[in-house]
Amino acid sequence: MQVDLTTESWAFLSTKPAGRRENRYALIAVLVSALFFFCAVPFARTPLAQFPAFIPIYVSWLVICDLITAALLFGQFSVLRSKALLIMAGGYLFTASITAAYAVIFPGLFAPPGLMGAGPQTTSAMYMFWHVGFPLFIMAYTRFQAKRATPVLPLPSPAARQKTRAAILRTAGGVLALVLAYTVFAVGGQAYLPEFLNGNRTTDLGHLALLGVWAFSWLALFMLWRRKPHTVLDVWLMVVMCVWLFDIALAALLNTGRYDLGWYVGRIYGLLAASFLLIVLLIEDGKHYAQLVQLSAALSAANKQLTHLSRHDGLTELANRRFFDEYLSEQIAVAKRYNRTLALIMCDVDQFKAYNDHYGHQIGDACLRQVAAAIQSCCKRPADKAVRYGGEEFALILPDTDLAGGARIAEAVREAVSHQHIPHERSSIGSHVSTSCGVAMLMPQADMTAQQLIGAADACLYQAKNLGRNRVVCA
Ligand SMILES: Nc1nc2c(ncn2[C@@H]2O[C@H](COP(=O)(O)OP(=O)(O)OP(=O)(O)O)[C@@H](O)[C@H]2O)c(=O)[nH]1
Repeated sequence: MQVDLTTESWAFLSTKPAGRRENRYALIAVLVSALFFFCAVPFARTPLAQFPAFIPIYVSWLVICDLITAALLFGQFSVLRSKALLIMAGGYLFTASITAAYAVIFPGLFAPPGLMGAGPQTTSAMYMFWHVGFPLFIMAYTRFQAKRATPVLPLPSPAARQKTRAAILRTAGGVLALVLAYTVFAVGGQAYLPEFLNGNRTTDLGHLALLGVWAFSWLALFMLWRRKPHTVLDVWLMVVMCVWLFDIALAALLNTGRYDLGWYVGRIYGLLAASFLLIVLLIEDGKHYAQLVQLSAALSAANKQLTHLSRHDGLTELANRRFFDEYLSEQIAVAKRYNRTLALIMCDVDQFKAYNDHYGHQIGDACLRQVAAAIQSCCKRPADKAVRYGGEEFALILPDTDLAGGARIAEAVREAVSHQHIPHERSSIGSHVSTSCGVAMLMPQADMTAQQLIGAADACLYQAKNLGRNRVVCA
């Protein structure tokens, strides 16, 4: 079995081509961000007070957003099994974990100089690695995006699911090990790190290194742009990279250092960059969930209809032979279990071949519908079932009914049909359509089978025909 992911409702961000609507929303997001960026640039060097709560809020927000984004992307990878998605999920896990490490060593957050004996240059080195690492993941993503997952996917086998899980674990493990190794290096090797920060101010060397980091992010954005046609994920990653560039420009290039306006606003841009893709992914998830609910309702309605169709006759709307077989066996078992009787009536339209030949097949069909309605009107109890047994032959299953009761119902059927006064010019019995009925009864102690009961009712019907039709014969 295969799943078609090309349909609009099931398309994922990474499989759906970006349409006009997505491009427009993305452009608005970039333009609004650019507007605020240019408004903030002239004031980027304005010193502001140091808000102790800012960094904890900032890193918690980043870590939570990036972890959720990574989890959602890993989830999409497990469905689509595209390497590009795995890389991007790894990228978001990377930013989440390096942000957490950045928080641990940030001076004054957990300990005055930062935990684990971090020095003054450690956070800068972490910041650079973080801001080089993420664009690197983007670049790798654009490379693998060329090999897109086929939109029609086979449902995964247990072995394929195992492979997918292993790939996720390998990626997550690799990313966490990389961040841990770099953190240990940045803390342990601080004596060898160049001076990026002097107090709270960025040094010239720091600015130069940050310029390189910024250029690297431009390259990642360019590679994303070059990859065409764009999927919706490509477009939102481009928005993320634009906002990311505004973040570095304000918080690292155009300002003086920590705790000035550029530093604060740049970090708010960082939060926006982390939130954009997450919001889009959550909206997509909501749409898929709604689609799933609708699909499940449609499926159960279709199932009900299929069950109805498989058990009913299309011409007369009575139950069909399949239902008859099941219901009769079931009711015979019930009758035997509770020591009750059951009556079966077999009923046949008299000289229907002549009717058909004279009036034509369509009028014949209409006649059968009328006869079926008359027969159905004689079923008074909920357990009584009228069935089209085949052709112009009908049957009535009457649980908990003895032979006398069955004979009464059969007589009612015969009368109901004749009271419909359906003209039958070729009948040798009368001027209207009539029926003959045979009635048999199941004696619970007699150990009778369904076939024997049908045979007995059929024999009576045959007898009714032989006796001149338009009558009821009981076994
Ligand atoms: N119009 C129509 N005719 C059907 C349908 N099913 C069976 N028939 C016709 O019913 C007729 C049954 O003919 P016979 O079995 O010879 O029985 P009969 O003419 O009713 O004769 P007796 O039963 O002996 O009274 C045939 O002509 C079938 O083609 C149906 O769904 N629609």
